[in-house]
Amino acid sequence: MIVVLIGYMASGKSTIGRQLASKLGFSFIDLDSYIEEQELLSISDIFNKKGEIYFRKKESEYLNEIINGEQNNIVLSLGGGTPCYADNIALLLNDKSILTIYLKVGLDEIVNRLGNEKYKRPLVAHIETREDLKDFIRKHLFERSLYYEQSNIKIHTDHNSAKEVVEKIILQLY
Ligand SMILES: Nc1ncnc2c1ncn2[C@@H]1O[C@H](COP(=O)(O)OP(=O)(O)O)[C@@H](O)[C@H]1O
Ligand SMILES: O=C(O)C1=C[C@@H](OP(=O)(O)O)[C@@H](O)[C@H](O)C1
Ligand SMILES: [Mg+2]
Repeated sequence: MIVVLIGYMASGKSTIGRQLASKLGFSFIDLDSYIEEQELLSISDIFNKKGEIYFRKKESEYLNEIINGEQNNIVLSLGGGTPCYADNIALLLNDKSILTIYLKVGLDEIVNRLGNEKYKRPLVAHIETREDLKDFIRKHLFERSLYYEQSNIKIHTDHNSAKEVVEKIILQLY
């Protein structure tokens, strides 16, 4: 079984994925970290040096590689854009051994979290004011929700710590 965490930037996919894998006794793969290891570049450097189109191509190739690989019992945390490009969402939804989980976070909470960690994320690193950041995220989240909402399970995470979110997911699994 592969449990796949989906959601907007800063929704907690990487943090919660690691904790969930440890609780379930599964392996943990963070797709962004996997890409960085394979490409020997940080995500920001891939965007800046090779461009977003190159990143999206590699993101889809490595997603396929992980899903079609030998390894079983994985928690896989995607990047925020992964389900929205190529045929990635169809790939995930058509595979019966994959369970997709959408970590839902409200606009204000995303703005708060991303405001502190913009530099890590090339799509928002250049946005200067909190107002502009909020406007960007409002529109971007609206467009992307169409993909995220197709997930098998949706978890509201706004008022929960990462640990509580892990517990909520486990309750849905058993
Ligand atoms: N449930 C939560 N409550 C508060 N902060 C959280 C929660 N989950 C994650 N965070 C924080 O939000 C930031 C982004 O988390 P991260 O796991 O990198 O998200 P993603 O991988 O979805 O971009 C981190 O600073 C993390 O500690
Ligand atoms: O939303 C996106 O398109 C992206 C999200 C990032 O991952 P996180 O969602 O883990 O920040 C990373 O894949 C890249 O910066 C692009
Ligand atoms: Mg992440």
